Amino acid sequence: MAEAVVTVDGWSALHDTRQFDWTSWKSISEDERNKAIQEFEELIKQWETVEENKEGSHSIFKVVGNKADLMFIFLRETMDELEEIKRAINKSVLGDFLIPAYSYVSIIEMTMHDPMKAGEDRELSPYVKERLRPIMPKWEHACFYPMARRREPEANWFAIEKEERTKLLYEHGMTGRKYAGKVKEIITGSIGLDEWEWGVTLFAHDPLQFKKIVYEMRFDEVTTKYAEFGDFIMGNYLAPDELANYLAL
Ligand code: VOV
Repeated sequence: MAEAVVTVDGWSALHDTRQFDWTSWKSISEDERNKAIQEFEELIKQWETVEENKEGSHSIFKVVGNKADLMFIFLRETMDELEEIKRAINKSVLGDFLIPAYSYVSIIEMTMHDPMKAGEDRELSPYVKERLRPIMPKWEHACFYPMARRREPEANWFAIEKEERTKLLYEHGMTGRKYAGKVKEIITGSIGLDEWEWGVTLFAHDPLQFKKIVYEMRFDEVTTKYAEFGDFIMGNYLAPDELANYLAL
């Protein structure tokens, strides 16, 4: 009988996308806008302190398509902290203009038996610790989408043997390794937390690499046979000192 693979789990993740209410933003005075920006910059400074202390990580992206205007990604030790962050954003003056569009809640996960490093105790490895509590790279672009594994009678991921899943994920990992230095990934598990089963967050200097890796992986058996994809959301990194410029009219 197929058995579950034990996972090691790290920081909790919140992907929070917002539409920006430009119409209302234009209707307030420049002074009010400046105050709102300054207040939000203070909030960002608090998140930066958390990141410097390696107690969490955050990044903000300018969304390219019309699914949202901004995508915030937060990684924290607890779900309480993630909820507090959301509340702090909503209570801020700028929060009045940040209309919720979509969110995704998940927890960073790795499977215990790394197909690529079989035999090692992954929990002790500093590499694994860093992957479970990663500081997000401040690369120019990010792409997020949720995924699930298929459960059709002829292709049921949850019914096949563990060894087969290990083999398929090993092949997947080999494809991923070709993109070392070009694409960084954070895999979060969302079973029991959100609608899909995994969240995939990719970072790249060149967005073309998202298209290349996702296309190449479509030919890996684990994807061809067992993957279902949700909506993709792509954004360009917004550095904290760019916020005022982004909001300038
Ligand atoms: C940047 C490249 C890259 C690399 C190196 C990489 C490697 C690995 C390894 C070694 C492992 C398995 C063990 C573990 O550590 O958990 C995974 C796991 C996973 N991946 Fe991946 N992946 C990448 C990239 C990468 C992409 C681009 C995608 C989405 C496209 C696709 O078509 O799926 C993806 C998906 C996943 C998922 C959904 C899981 C969880 C699967 C599950 O069913 O449990 N992933 N991934």
